[in-house]
Amino acid sequence: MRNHCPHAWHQQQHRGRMWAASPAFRRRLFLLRSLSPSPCAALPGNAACSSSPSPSTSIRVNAMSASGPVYEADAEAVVRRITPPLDRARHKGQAGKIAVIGGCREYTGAPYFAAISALKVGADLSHVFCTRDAATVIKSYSPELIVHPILEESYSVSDGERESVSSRILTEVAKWMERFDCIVVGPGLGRDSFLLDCVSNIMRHARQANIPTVVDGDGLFLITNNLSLVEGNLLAILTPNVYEYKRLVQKVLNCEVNEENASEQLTALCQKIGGITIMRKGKADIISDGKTVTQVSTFGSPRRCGGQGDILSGSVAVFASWARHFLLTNEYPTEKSVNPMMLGCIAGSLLLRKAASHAFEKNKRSTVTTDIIELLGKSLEDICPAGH
Ligand SMILES: NC(=O)C1=CN([C@@H]2O[C@H](COP(=O)(O)OP(=O)(O)OC[C@H]3O[C@@H](n4cnc5c(N)ncnc54)[C@H](OP(=O)(O)O)[C@@H]3O)[C@@H](O)[C@H]2O)[C@@H](O)CC1
Ligand SMILES: Nc1ncnc2c1ncn2[C@@H]1O[C@H](COP(=O)(O)OP(=O)(O)OP(=O)(O)O)[C@@H](O)[C@H]1O
Ligand SMILES: [Mg+2]
Repeated sequence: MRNHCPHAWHQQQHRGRMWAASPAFRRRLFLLRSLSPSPCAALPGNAACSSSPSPSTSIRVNAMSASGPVYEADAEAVVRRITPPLDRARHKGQAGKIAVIGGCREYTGAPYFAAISALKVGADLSHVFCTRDAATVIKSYSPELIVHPILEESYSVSDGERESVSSRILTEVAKWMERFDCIVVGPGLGRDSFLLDCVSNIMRHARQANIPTVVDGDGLFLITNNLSLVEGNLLAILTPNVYEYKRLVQKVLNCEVNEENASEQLTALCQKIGGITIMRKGKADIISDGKTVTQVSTFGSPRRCGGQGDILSGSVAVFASWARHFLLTNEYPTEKSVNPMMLGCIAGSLLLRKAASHAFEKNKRSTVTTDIIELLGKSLEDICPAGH
């Protein structure tokens, strides 16, 4: 998925009024509105709210919202806009190929939740790269997933074998990498040092290949101790929970989490790691790329069963690749306007929350993660009907 017209934006900027009135501009404006504060009056000079905006002033909306209160994203509009139509002409794979790097002896649920959620949201193919112990278990949960039992933990590799095993693992994953629209690193990965070294190599490879990467769970443990893995990678998304965020803030900003200045602190964190996108999960999911900050606070469920973050990471992976594809095929210069990684976070957060809400309505106290996964489809259908 490449932008075939890298200079389109500069050309468009000189088209003046014609451009401002064009459908392409209106689409872009629509997306900016989706990210922009509401109500509009709260931002004087907010180009996204004026009647005859220009492209350059629209971009300022992002910068202006980087400090001060956090505004709610128009998440439904984002979901509607970036979700691709179900087109009979499309072939298998065009709606997305996702890979989850995770799954070890202790954790088989988390990678399954992330990978199956990617399929339920609408990806065509979902892979899991995990350890041998985890693979059979994950396969037995679902025949839909393509499971690669290639990762190794220290206990199964002697010191002398480490180098060759490590390079074999990278070769195996590299064979597939170019095909993926997004990878999710971390759900149920565990913290074995040899395994994490191998996953570091995979992350470097993904970065070289320009593959968007969602980092969650133990992936966050890995990058918190090795920030260069994501530093400056504009295609990286971190999805920390309360505890993971605390560790990141302590390590990167060398201070404690400050709830009073949550948006400024998150913005500073993103900037310090080179403009990557971070979604800080919690009562509201706060999302920033160091320039813009927005939030999704639609009520989900009062049940806090484990695994909801895994659903989120798989869903964000799909939406981020859809958003990227949408912006590229509409010739939006992603580096200058709307950040597809942020759109992916906004959409994923809303969908998880809607599904959690439906699941709770139905199952009340017994709501578990698989109940929520079953309702991802209905939740997307409510916002964006599939048609016939
Ligand atoms: N079914 C499966 O296979 C699942 C597997 N999973 C996988 O497990 C792996 C580890 O992930 P993780 O999130 O459990 O580890 P980590 O960040 O160390 O947190 C544990 C520590 O943080 C604390 N803590 C947590 N939340 C907090 C809060 N809100 N506010 C305050 N404290 C909080 C908590 O404290 P405690 O309550 O236990 O005292 C504890 O000390 C990872 O691979 C993940 O993907 C999960 O995805 C779930 C489903
Ligand atoms: N206090 C809360 N109130 C409402 N929703 C919440 C709250 N905390 C988290 N969530 C929702 O649950 C989702 C998952 O966040 P959570 O903090 O549970 O992630 P996690 O700890 O990584 O989950 P997992 O158990 O999968 O590892 C978030 O997107 C958020 O929407
Ligand atoms: Mg988690």
